[in-house]
Amino acid sequence: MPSSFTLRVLLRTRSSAVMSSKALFLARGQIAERIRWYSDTKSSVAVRKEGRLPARFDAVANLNNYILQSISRNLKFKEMTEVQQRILPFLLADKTKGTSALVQAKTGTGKTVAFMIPVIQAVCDIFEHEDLGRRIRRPLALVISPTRELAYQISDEARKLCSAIPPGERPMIKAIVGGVSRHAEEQRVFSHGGVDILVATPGRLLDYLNEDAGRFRNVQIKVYDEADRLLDQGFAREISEIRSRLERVTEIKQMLMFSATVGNGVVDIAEQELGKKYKFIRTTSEDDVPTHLSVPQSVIFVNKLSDHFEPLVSMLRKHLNEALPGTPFKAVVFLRTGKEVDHFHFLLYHLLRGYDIPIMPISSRLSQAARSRNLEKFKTSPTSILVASDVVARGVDVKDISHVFQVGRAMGTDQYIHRVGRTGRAGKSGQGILILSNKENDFYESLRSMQIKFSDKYQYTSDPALATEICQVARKELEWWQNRRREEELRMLEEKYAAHKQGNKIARAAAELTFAKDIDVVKTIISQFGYYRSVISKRDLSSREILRDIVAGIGYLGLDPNVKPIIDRKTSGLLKNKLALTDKEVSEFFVEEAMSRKDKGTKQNK
Ligand SMILES: Nc1ncnc2c1ncn2[C@@H]1O[C@H](COP(=O)(O)OP(=O)(O)OP(=O)(O)O)[C@@H](O)[C@H]1O
Repeated sequence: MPSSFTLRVLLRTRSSAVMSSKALFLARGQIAERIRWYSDTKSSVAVRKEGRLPARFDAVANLNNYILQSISRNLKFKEMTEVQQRILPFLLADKTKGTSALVQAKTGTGKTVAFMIPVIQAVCDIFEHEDLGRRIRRPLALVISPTRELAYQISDEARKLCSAIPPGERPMIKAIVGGVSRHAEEQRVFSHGGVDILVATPGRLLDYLNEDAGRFRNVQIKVYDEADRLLDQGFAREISEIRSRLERVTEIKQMLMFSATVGNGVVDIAEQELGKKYKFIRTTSEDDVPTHLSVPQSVIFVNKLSDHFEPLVSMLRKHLNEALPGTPFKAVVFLRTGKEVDHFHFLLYHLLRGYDIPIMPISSRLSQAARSRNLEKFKTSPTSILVASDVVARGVDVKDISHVFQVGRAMGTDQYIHRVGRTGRAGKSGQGILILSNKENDFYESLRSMQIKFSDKYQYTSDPALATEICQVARKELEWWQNRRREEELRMLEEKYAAHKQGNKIARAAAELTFAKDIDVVKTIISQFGYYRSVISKRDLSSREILRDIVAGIGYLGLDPNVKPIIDRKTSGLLKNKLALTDKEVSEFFVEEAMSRKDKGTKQNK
């Protein structure tokens, strides 16, 4: 049976005689690599396997000498990777230069260089016909990436590819991403020397386009890295708005889309942007294993979803104990949400303390500065653990990651492939470990149906000592979070009421009170009287005034200031004694609770 992809190719073919036998042969996956060539009209399709491809960069026609120097001297790449062999000679050849392309190749195989070289070369070609000194440098090429970390990484790699180009002729490559100050970014990108190749995350790019689309009128090339992610529902609105804004000001001449995962659905959506004439290159066959064979993968099952953590700690300890000097243990632990990242990071930090290794969290709950700092620390520490959400699941290239742990099912099988792909990059080896609950067996089955092979599969047996240890740390975490939350709320309230005439201290006092309800509010006032006394003496306020402010503060904090708190007789007595208030003064601020029947009875009996 031909696969659905082959079927679509067949349907598009007017003359099935041209290719049917060959297409079916290819669909059976007997050839590890192939190229599908979409010629001028989509209805006529030719499939062909190319002969020997050049392995060295200097064998590629029309490649700028300075780029070659950057590759050999600075990046020190000796030969092209497979995807580079497929794409570079084609996109730089005289006849096919500027063609749009959709490219699928496994994770960690050098796709960034494969799309950046044609982009840089095209920009250098444009420079040849322009007086750069006279032109205000506005983007000629746009590279869009789904995450900030990846956008920074692409721009760094692109700058390395340009490092040997003389400064006067060198394309300016800059990145714009969310989570950093807009004003400073705008100055850096659009003012200081301008920009030729702009790497951007979708949201931030759209901000700039909405503000001043005219800045983008020179854009001729558009690249989507992690194209399937950009074209999926999560980014659909932003990507389509970006496209329509750009269409109003410029004509995109070349569109490049790259990813390790390109499903059939993606091909259909991608074609809306790629137009009629494009080349689709896959360096893997449909029957090929989608993850790297250099990454053995295992799966551990636990009984319940909440049991995920114990095997993770046990495995991490085992690997850390076994790590040999000179063979660093660098692991990423992938979790589903930012909240889980915080939780697991806290627990791992305490449970792996004895190993004295850096353990960093990374998720969208952190500021961009903290994200960049943590990723940098992970990169530069030979032995370290990164506890991560999917913000680093795709594209992020950290040398020598030895292990990828995935806790629970990923957002989809494609996401599993990208996460595993953080290890075993550029020909290195690595290991993938998936921890699933028995209820998540369907996820395991869908991975297996995609030819993903698991060399090891077993059911985890709980270790009571470790389970107790985890419980203790979890309790500590709960306390820590409660304190932190309380502190955070107090800080926010202080900020909010800083303008209140009695300043921060009263606001804090009032804020403290909101943690107690009704009668407890008053008890808190009394129990903390010492604290207020210092406020009183400093501000020379009477107890009465401070009490009024506190009650007013309660009003400011969202409670109705006209509704007086109810207090019992005992509290009312305390108020009178400790704060030296009269009955009238107390009733000005509080309603004394009506006597209970029991009290009444006691009184009558007396
Ligand atoms: N020709 C080459 N020779 C040696 N190393 C290379 C070559 N090309 C790229 N690399 C290196 O390989 C690593 C992986 O490259 P890159 O990040 O581009 O992979 P990718 O295919 O985009 O992966 P992903 O699908 O995860 O985004 C990088 O460290 C890169 O510098």
